[in-house]
Amino acid sequence: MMFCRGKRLSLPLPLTSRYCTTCSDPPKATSFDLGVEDGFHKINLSYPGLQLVRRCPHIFLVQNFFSSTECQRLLHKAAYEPESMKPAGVFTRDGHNRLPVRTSSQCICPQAEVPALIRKIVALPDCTRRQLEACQIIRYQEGEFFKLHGDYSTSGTRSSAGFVNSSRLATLFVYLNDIQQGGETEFPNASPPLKISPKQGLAVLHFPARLDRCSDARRTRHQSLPAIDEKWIFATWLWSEERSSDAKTLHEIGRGYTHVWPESYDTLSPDAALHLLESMSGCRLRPDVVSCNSVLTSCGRGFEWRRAVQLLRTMQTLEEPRPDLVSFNTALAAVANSFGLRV
Ligand SMILES: O=C(O)CCC(=O)C(=O)O
Ligand SMILES: [Fe+2]
Repeated sequence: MMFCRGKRLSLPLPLTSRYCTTCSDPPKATSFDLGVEDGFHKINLSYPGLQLVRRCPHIFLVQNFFSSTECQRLLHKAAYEPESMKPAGVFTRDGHNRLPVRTSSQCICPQAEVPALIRKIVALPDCTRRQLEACQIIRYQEGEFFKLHGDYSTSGTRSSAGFVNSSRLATLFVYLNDIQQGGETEFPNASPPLKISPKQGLAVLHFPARLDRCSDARRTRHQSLPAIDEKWIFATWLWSEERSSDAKTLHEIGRGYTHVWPESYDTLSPDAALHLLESMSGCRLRPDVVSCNSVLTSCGRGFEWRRAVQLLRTMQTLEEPRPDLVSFNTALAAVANSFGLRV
């Protein structure tokens, strides 16, 4: 198979089927150009600490991709709003998990709230922020799992993640805590099979599809084995085309997936952001707290503190979306920014 004949990569791969996280001399990716050679998304091979642990299919690790402080902050964030953790899976109307493929819970982590992490992420697969699917913080409690699956997904003209005519090309997840037992990520079809023990800050990158959007599901199929210790990860997926932030397109996609929007907030003027918020309502898309917080941020950047405070007041009078801690902090920062103060 052409993909496996990458002869230019000279460094050895680990001989054991289980990757040794204490290995003192891990293999490093060198001049092998994944994108050009194999038709997969190109990545930044000079990324500090990048290790190629499997060639067939390509699986990369980066130790300490997130610092322990960054991991702690994400864990704290999820713990602070436990009600935002939603069970993963496909549910029937009566709340039963129709396809018990996964039993974890997750919450969305808006890009706007983790700008430093997003900068790190886009530097690794060398992509734009808008190619990233909404980031998730995922929790596996004891016994929870994610059965064997491929991450390949193609939107056609509609995608719940906000992408139009796009496909997932890469998956990046980062373990947020150290695990003593259970919860390993397993790639049974990798050659040789790979089992990764979660380690705080360790990033795992793989490629569920080629640039021509053909799935590589057979080789990249993977699973999270049942957790024994509680396991937390941060995950995002790279798509071939940027996601849409256009209200009309979002309307066509349907069902108020407003978390797809915030990535564009910092490039929008307060006028444009408020206009987008209004047009969402016009399209019967219900803005959520993340959309509103994004507009508050735009107002702050545009020194429009009055509009920020007005929006916050409006949110306080609504049943939905209720302002959260981020709303208040963002409005406060908007006022401070307008007067040249620091909060
Ligand atoms: O939790 C893991 O180890 C894998 C997660 C995963 O496969 C996914 O979120 O798509
Ligand atoms: Fe996956």
